[in-house]
Amino acid sequence: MKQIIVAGTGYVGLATGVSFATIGFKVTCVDIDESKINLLQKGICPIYEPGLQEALLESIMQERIEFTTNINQAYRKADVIFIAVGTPELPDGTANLTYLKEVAKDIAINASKDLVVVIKSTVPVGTNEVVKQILKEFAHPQLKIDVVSNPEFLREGSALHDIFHGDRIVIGADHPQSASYVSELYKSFNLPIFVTSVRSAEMIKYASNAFLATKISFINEISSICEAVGADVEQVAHGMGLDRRIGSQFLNAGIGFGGSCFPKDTSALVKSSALEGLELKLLKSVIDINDYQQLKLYELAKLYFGSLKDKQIAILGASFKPNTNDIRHAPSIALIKEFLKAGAIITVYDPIALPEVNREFGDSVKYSNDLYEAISNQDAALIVTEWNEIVQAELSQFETRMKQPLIFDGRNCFNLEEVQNTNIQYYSIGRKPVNVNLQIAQKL
Ligand SMILES: NC(=O)c1ccc[n+]([C@@H]2O[C@H](COP(=O)([O-])OP(=O)(O)OC[C@H]3O[C@@H](n4cnc5c(N)ncnc54)[C@H](O)[C@@H]3O)[C@@H](O)[C@H]2O)c1
Ligand SMILES: O=c1ccn([C@@H]2O[C@H](COP(=O)(O)OP(=O)(O)O[C@H]3O[C@H](CO)[C@@H](O)[C@H](O)[C@H]3O)[C@@H](O)[C@H]2O)c(=O)[nH]1
Repeated sequence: MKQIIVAGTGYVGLATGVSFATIGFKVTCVDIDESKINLLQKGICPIYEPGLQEALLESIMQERIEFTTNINQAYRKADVIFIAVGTPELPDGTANLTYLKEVAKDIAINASKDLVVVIKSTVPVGTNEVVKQILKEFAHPQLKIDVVSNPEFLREGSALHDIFHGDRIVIGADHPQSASYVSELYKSFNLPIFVTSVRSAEMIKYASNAFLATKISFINEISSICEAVGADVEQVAHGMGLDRRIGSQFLNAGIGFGGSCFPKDTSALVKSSALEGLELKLLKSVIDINDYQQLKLYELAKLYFGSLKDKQIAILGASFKPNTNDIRHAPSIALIKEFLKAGAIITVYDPIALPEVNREFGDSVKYSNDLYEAISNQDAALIVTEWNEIVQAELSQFETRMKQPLIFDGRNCFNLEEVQNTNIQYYSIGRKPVNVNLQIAQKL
């Protein structure tokens, strides 16, 4: 049985490790974060990801997965090492490859047999070669260590589902035997495998994320035109999506994309292209539109109230999307910062992510894990994340609990006809405002 090591137990590393354990491999997950490894050793999943806690416990019970900070020992016994450490954005917009390079050096120093290193982290084109160089420089010269690119396409909130039901597995390898080796590991997943060159595999990841981000910014721009001319963006997106060449996915207008991937990967692609002397005009606009869109509810509230000083504002949903506790680059963060600057009093509701928000904002905002309590006595409620708890909320609660029933909905959670039957003033994205003073609506 091949010994799989996964370096990095974040969203990707942990989900990958648990998935390989689930299909029967022996997996060791390593991380330098002792607190994470302590939790994992006790069978506690450090992140919120549907199904992962249960699958983790099952793999531990089957003795198929273990967790350690003893990197040296783990790399010594490895046949294959998946690298899934973070590649976050540096202040200049490029990808930070420090963690990846550290792992490469650790592997090189400790490797004691031939092995394949598989890079799952999202990395700029050419990075696999950098890793190869590090391995060559520090590993025993007689060892054969190949590097394979295997970008990950899972989404947070549905990570396990995506690993088992993904549209494709991409393997970038310069040697056919390494490609076959990694393809074989994935055989039991029964998914289409596309083998290509290392550089193309690296680029497929960035191009895919950039394309999806483009779809979102495109529909968000269309939503602004819809507001101006009285069309309904949901109807428009539906009508567009019926054309299979366009497809219906990723056409939900809202307050833009956040998360740990689209913002950093679009920026890294723009930056790495600039280093090649190329200006990615389309992608730059995608990012600009998103920056504008993330603050759209703030701009609406500012126009509505004039001054936001001492206005009580409920932020409903903090995570960058439902079913995750991840708040990296979430629109909620950008919005809260602007409202605080303007002197508003903020109450944040989220079913899962309040501890993360607390780490970011401390005592400068109030917290509530009860949706109806969060909207009580507020001047406005802003819907930022379409959690089920919010989508299924009773509109009558907004009518009775708020100072004035006023919703700025950044995720188009409610049906306009239902809102029409209430006395809630309701502004959403790319759709006609409901129950509003027309003079105010024209101003917005
Ligand atoms: N989050 C996603 O949905 C997603 C999806 C596809 C691809 N990716 C890419 O996968 C990579 C990982 O993303 P993530 O969200 O899982 O990151 P993460 O920040 O959640 O986790 C990274 C982990 O790596 C660990 N680490 C750092 N240095 C280490 C070292 N030297 N040795 C061992 N462990 C180390 C950290 O302690 C951390 O636990 C990134 O490149 C990201 O762009 C992420
Ligand atoms: O129609 C849509 C779809 C998404 N979003 C927003 O886009 C962001 C990203 O959503 P999603 O793609 O579902 O989540 P991620 O977990 O960031 O996954 C993306 O980023 C990962 C990391 O690279 C890739 O692996 C995935 O394939 C890619 O979908 C979120 O803020 C969503 O609210 C919209 O505004 N409208």
